[in-house]
Amino acid sequence: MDQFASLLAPGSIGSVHTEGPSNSLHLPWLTTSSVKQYTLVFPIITGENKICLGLKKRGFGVGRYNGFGGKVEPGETVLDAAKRELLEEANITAIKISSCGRMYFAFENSPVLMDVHVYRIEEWEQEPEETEEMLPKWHSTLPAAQAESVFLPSIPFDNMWPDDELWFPLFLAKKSFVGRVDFNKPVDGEKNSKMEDGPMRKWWFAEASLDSMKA
Ligand SMILES: Nc1nc2c([nH]c(=O)n2[C@H]2C[C@H](O)[C@@H](COP(=O)(O)OP(=O)(O)OP(=O)(O)O)O2)c(=O)[nH]1
Repeated sequence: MDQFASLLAPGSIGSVHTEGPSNSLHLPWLTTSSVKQYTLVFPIITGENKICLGLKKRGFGVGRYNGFGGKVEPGETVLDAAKRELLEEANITAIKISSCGRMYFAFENSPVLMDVHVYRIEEWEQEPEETEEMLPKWHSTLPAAQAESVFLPSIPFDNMWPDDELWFPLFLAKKSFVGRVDFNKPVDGEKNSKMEDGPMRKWWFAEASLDSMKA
């Protein structure tokens, strides 16, 4: 057990929504020796069932659609980092932003546990636009068949981080959530072996109040 043992156990925070995969539940969680704070922000227009996702153009997670975010810099609050990354990556200024999730990611080939603060933003200034890091694109939060009728693509889970499909139902239902995903090393020769992450080793997600968690 490492110093983040309290974050390892499914059910330690909130009631477990999902955990798996069933054939790996016996495996230990990866050991990490430090924790780093990150932000992740999703612009949403609830009344129109629309979410803005950005195609990452470079660096970690390149080629995948995601929210907008990155590392919290020294001396910065997490909320300020969330707003700064949103401006840097999508060129929008947050007006109404709320915390909605907390996720921990560990990688077999890294000693760092990523502590990701997830936000939804429902009001902002300017329209999302392409930046050096991200290409924003609107998607429908409706299932594919209904999304077609509003002329928007549905959420492209096949082109996102593989865990997103597991916690998006909680996120879209406006439930606050906490979870953890451990990734194995990339398998040599695998299509995505240029990514830092390999297949998901094990995970859990819970619906949980974020008030009980320290920043
Ligand atoms: N949706 C989703 N996002 C993830 C997962 N894993 C993961 O790191 N992220 C997010 C958290 C951060 O917002 C982002 C990684 O931050 P980053 O490396 O791009 O940070 P940065 O912009 O400060 O980095 P840099 O390129 O400027 O050096 O990816 C995941 O499994 N699902």
